[in-house]
Amino acid sequence: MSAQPYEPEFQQAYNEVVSSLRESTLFEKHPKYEKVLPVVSVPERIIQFRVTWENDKGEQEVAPGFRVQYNSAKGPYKGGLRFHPTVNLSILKFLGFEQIFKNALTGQALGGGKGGLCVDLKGRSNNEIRRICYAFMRELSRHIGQDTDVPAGDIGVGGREVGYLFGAYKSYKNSWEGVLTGKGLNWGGSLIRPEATGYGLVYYTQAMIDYATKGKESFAGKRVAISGSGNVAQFAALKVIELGGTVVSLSDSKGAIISDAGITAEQVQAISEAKINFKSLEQIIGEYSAFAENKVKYLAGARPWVHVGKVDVALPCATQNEVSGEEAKALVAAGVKFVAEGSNMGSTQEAIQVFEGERLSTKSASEPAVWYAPGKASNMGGVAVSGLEMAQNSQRMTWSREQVDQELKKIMVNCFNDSLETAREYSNEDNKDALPSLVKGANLVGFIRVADAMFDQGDVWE
Ligand SMILES: NC(=O)C1=CN([C@@H]2O[C@H](COP(=O)(O)OP(=O)(O)OC[C@H]3O[C@@H](n4cnc5c(N)ncnc54)[C@H](O)[C@@H]3O)[C@@H](O)[C@H]2O)C=CC1
Ligand SMILES: O=C(O)CCC(=O)C(=O)O
Repeated sequence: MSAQPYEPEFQQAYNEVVSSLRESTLFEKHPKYEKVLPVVSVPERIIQFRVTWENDKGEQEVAPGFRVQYNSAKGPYKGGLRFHPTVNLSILKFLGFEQIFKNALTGQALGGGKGGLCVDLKGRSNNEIRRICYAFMRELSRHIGQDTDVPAGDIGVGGREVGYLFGAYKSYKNSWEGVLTGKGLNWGGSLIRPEATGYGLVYYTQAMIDYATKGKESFAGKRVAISGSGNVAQFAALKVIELGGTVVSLSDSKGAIISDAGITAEQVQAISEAKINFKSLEQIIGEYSAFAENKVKYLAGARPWVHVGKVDVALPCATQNEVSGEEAKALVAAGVKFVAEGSNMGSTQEAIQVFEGERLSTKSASEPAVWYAPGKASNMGGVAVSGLEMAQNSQRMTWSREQVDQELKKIMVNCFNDSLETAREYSNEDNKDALPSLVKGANLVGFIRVADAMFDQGDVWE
């Protein structure tokens, strides 16, 4: 395994995949797959580079930039760029490793990669952000291309940053190509890409609810706890509201807002407008008229999970390891039945054990317990629509909103069904009343698809 002792996030992501495979019958039935593990765990290439720019005060700044080109067996490297002060190689390796299997779950021809810059964009001007993006792309442009590596956004990189990064690539390379996804609609972007991760998360969760309740229940009337208030959280919240659910929380790195009556679509819209200027939730609820009548409770320094009261669904949508074991127990005590991650590796290993333990404790098939979906399956809608954006760029075509949304739904439901069936096929669990493990199912499907491509291409051999 390629983890260094100081790479805890990568080690956690690797351990989750490996334990899923080992706790199934895969290696027993097909021993050849075990040989893939040490190979797939090592990135094909890691690029680390210096990024320097002049800030608004006229001072020189420098930060480390990265691109982890993890695996290209199934297609060009594909995955987002994160601009955040916590960015380091452990985090990007974990994200890149997850991305390999996530992208395989889309059913599209996409390899896996991830990159980023260790920088805090908060409080910086639009002009300085443009200079940072140009400085970052000065080096990255040498290593990417529409058939080599196609980055996109992640935390801290939204439509504005993708625009500057694209402009920089175009000017350095003198080439207009679909080298990034999440582009503006006016210049090669796909309809529904901004919405795709949040919408896809809700479509996936809808498939879970539908299956577990035999079509008797939906989001209508459900109380849904969401964390985060960025791209993924906003569109997940809007889709839940559209489907008749009540969104009882959102959060940012400073605190959480809780609303027993439900956060409204207007409030989500206000958050969306204010976030581009780096306003905190505390500032937004104090300043925006959408919060004047329909007030929310603000909890400084808190994550939502232990504060939400009774909930049916939990959708972590902020960042990694944002649900602890204790918080998972609190959610179970609050009645949660469905947990699906919008964030990558949103749950700690302890939290997953709590959710999976609950699933396995099911006493009868007619009363299923908690069901947990890992991010690599439930948040895969974003990269899936990025794949559709690449297809549209290649065709020089623009698909309609309805067409992309239908395709997204189909991809999410297929991913759910594939994980379910594969979890059953390789299950060695005794409790036949329990719902299949979506963690094991997603890891098995993603791993087998990538491993088969690696065997075919001679990356590993029997
Ligand atoms: N944007 C996309 O298409 C995809 C994003 N994701 C994942 O979804 C999560 C959210 O990403 P986006 O919404 O795109 O980013 P964003 O930058 O739009 O929003 C990030 C949100 O997380 C919160 N946050 C960041 N660090 C935090 C911390 N330490 N504690 C609490 N809250 C924190 C921020 O306040 C913000 O609300 C990340 O885990 C990302 O990797 C996963 C798949 C695709
Ligand atoms: O759209 C993409 O290429 C990447 C999205 C992403 O970074 C992710 O799925 O975590």
